[in-house]
Amino acid sequence: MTVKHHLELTQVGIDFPTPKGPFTALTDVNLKIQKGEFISLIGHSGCGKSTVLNIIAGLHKATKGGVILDGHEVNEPGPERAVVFQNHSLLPWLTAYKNVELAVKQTSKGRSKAEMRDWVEHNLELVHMSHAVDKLPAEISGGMKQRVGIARALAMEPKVLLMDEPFGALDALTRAHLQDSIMEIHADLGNTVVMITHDVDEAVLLSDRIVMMTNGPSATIGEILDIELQRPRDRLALADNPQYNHYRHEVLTFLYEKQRKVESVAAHRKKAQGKTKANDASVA
Ligand SMILES: Nc1ncnc2c1ncn2[C@@H]1O[C@H](COP(=O)(O)OP(=O)(O)OP(=O)(O)O)[C@@H](O)[C@H]1O
Repeated sequence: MTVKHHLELTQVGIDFPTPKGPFTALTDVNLKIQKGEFISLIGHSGCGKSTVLNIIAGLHKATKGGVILDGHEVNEPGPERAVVFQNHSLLPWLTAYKNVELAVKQTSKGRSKAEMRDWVEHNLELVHMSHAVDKLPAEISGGMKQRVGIARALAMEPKVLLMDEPFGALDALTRAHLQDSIMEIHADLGNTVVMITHDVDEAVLLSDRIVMMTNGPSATIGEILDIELQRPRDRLALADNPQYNHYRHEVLTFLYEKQRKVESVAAHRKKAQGKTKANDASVA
């Protein structure tokens, strides 16, 4: 029997048109994700993490290959794939409550007024924001705005939660609190999460698997690391856990040793090609 995957990226590639001609940002990205998995995408700046996420979200169309979610090809954005961006993207003229309600209204589930109120409040409660339902985005902190953004995404009951550096703009303490909230929510709801991060500790703490991307152009998946740490995970206890430190080391080695080597080999090759061309030219 063949295992049916929940979310599947097959041979995904994308060329962006640029004034100098097509730019191949991604090539041959293959990834099979099970329902309920927490996946982190990590890689150097500009390697193509957001592009992968945007293709899953349906915001970009792959030039090659494609994405299948529960047997259906992804061609456009849809409420079953909710996105949380680094900068909350709340509507500034709506309260926390109204921001979440607006997103729920876009999902075609018919809810009575009372059911809607319960559902919006429940999701704000999940992210510990019950005390600020009537506040406007300008009246709450960055971390609180991000919580509302997560509540808004969760309230849409997405099959997949896509998060693009959701805690990137937050201070370390707020970030730690939100990571804990995300772990609790993930344990409760069991939704599939694909999250981009630049933070190695965050990736190891939260993930079931860390997908490490090679540098672009033509970026692809370099390695995938399974994180077999028991849940629930406690950041303080993990600090002294040898397995945790081994995973951190693996990711750091990929990013700062293996990728550097690949880059320097590519640079040497380019230089050598340049010399050959120059020699050819002088012969000619
Ligand atoms: N619309 C576009 N047109 C042309 N090039 C693009 C476009 N979008 C992205 N790129 C290029 O594709 C590559 C991957 O970009 P992407 O934003 O996915 O990287 P990233 O890994 O998310 O970067 P960061 O970590 O800095 O956010 C980059 O070289 C970027 O310049």
